[in-house]
Amino acid sequence: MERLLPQIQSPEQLKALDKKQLPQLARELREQIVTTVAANGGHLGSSLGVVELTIALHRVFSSPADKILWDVGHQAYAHKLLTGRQEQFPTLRQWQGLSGFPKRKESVHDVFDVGHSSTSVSAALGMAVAGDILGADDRIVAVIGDGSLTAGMAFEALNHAGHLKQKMVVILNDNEMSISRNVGALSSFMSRKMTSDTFIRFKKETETLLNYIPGIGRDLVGIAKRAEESLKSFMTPGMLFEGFGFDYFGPLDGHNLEDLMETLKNAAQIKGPVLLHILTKKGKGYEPAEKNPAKFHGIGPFDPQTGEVPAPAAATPPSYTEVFGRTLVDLAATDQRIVAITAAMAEGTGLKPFSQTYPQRFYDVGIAEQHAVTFAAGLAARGLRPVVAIYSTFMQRAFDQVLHDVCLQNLPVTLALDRGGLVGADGPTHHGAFDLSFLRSIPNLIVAAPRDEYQLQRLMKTALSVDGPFAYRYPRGKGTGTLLPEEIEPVAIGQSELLREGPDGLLIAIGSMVQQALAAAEQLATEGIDLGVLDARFIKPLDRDRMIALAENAPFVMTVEENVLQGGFGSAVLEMFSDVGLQVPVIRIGIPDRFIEQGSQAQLYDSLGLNAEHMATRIRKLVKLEERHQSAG
Ligand SMILES: Cc1ncc(C[n+]2csc(CCOP(=O)(O)OP(=O)(O)O)c2C)c(N)n1
Ligand SMILES: CC(=O)[C@@H](O)[C@H](O)COP(=O)(O)O
Ligand SMILES: [Mg+2]
Repeated sequence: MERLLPQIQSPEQLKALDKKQLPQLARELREQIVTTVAANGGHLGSSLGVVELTIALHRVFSSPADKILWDVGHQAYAHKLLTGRQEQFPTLRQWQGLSGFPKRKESVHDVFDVGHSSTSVSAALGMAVAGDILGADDRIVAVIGDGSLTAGMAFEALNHAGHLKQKMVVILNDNEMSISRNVGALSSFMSRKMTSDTFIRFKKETETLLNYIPGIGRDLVGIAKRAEESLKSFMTPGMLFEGFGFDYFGPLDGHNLEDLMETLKNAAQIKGPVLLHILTKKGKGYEPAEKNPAKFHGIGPFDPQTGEVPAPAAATPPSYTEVFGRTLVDLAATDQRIVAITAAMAEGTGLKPFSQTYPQRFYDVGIAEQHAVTFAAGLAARGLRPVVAIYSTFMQRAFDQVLHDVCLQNLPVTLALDRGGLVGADGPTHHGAFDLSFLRSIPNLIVAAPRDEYQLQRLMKTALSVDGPFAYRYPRGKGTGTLLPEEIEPVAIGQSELLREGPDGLLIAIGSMVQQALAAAEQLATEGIDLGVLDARFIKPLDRDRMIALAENAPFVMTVEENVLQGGFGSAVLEMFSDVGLQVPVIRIGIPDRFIEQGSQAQLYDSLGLNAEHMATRIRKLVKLEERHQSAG
């Protein structure tokens, strides 16, 4: 049979297909998505789940004049394939390849850059309002998942759109899944289907209640209670959205193309805000992903025939995430005050074992980073020791909660920031490049970063012993394979560790970059350049006296961090030297003042000079310059 997908290079060509050809196109889209994600890794289940929706949207609406906004954007692979990007699709998520998320600079069909969740309704509303102001005759559609709907920002936008009575279409893609099973009262409410059972019960109970009415003196409280319960079971998701001022359609089978197209056509005619609620299956059409949607939410390369991920080499060290998760379980065994919190990332943050060992002390709050932090503040205010594990990039959302609700009151909340630094293929939306800068600006907060897994354990234990807020950040990926002793020794607050002594220059590094600095120093030692290497361990407070003493005798200081240079660790060191009037040449190595694209972590480090080889090259030049100065003098 002739393949259809290669013939569709634009939404216009999709519109020209016969309706009967669409199921075949859906199959081909799924095959292409599975093949590419199996090779490159990526977000599989969500994209497979919206194949029919994507076809229907591009048949009914006219992108790019009409604007389609994808929430998070991890489900937009079929959209990319139908909007002229088939040729580049094999480069998905690779260095200089197609982004895994919608990107305005990639295509006119990608109308809003995204990667963090729950922004689609706000952005769509802005675009719809702008369209009115500009007199544009276009239609705006936001597609948001049930997981992303749990974030406050989505409700802020619904509230505003309903108030404005703004013409726009919001599609709620309900697969009852976030990364893992969706959680929360809203999710339970949404999944309550209007079954015929509900109707029958409602009818029966109403009749019974009516029978009671002539008999004055019966149990009125009981009657009222039963009436309320009947009403509650009669409440539907539609009522919720209608309460927000939206016209509600659904729930609708999101894999039924005919129904989808018909309903979308009708929805597009309505003058005010419309919410179309569709039910889909995450991973649809690829059995391993249907069976295990959490595993196939975001996955590395795998065998497309079996869905199996290649086993890691036997000697592969555990990831920082795994060490964090396991250590928290151990620490919680002897400290009943420990409570763990995740914002819809139990797997990603390594908290799954904790949730299984201590279900009563574990909270998945949904995609609600701001709430997670203030919830932790509440727990801490009553004497508990909450540990909030959030990816560095998503913690950006909760800056004010960290500042206002935790640090202002000096509450003992531990902030565990996973994915600190460059994360790789997810790219600029997800790099944890800013945390050291924004956290170090907050009073009372201790900020640290470990150089290896054992140092992470030490910081974890230390954080729980401090009577105030404490943040540590650690990178994505494997640890160094360092030995993890039985007994974890805490660290003195603000204490650095001198790993190497040498008169020719001083490297002060933090977190993941300590290993690179050490490797550079060791390489240079073989060439007769003898450097000191200090693991700062803390960004705040800095180990002031030791750093000053070492720097006073060094021909130069090089600071190294996997964080933006603006306001980061190197800046902190410079400020301190300046405050005491210490004059020493300081070279800062870190992430430059621009958004960093996707690629493997190794490619990114290399491109930014954040590895031992590049550091060694810079130091060689510096030392030669220094020698030239000396001989000239
Ligand atoms: C602010 C923020 N927090 C967390 C995430 C991580 N994340 C990406 S997708 C996802 C689940 C989204 O669920 P849903 O919107 O229902 O989409 P589905 O994957 O089910 O299609 C989460 C938690 C994120 N991208 N942004
Ligand atoms: C889309 C999204 O935000 C998450 O799925 C994220 O991509 C997970 O990243 P990790 O693969 O680092 O857990
Ligand atoms: Mg979902």
